[in-house]
Amino acid sequence: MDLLDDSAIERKLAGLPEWRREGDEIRRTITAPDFPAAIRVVDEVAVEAERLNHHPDIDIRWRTLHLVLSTHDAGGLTELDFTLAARIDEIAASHA
Ligand SMILES: C[C@H](O)[C@H](O)[C@H]1CNC2=NC(N)=NC(=O)C2=N1
Repeated sequence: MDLLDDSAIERKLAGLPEWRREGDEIRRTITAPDFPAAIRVVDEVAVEAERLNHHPDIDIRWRTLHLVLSTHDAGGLTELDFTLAARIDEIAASHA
């Protein structure tokens, strides 16, 4: 996977307003209606992560999830991070 340059990253982030960049990572927070719903979000994200062979760091705090994406293998942000970010947004929206 090729690393994206700053202008490509900015362009992609413009289409993903829930995500913000921090250096070599992008992050978003999801607040689900309750704890079981938050776990269902994690479960669906896990299925997608396996499908893409790309795995977010996930911090679970009651019904709030903090997700971080980066392509460690490539040492920064790649297309894969933004593909998974868009899927995570769809999953989050379906549990809102
Ligand atoms: C060997 C395996 O393909 C790699 O370790 C994959 C697995 N999932 C991954 N997930 C993420 N987020 N970054 C990676 O670099 C990565 N690498």
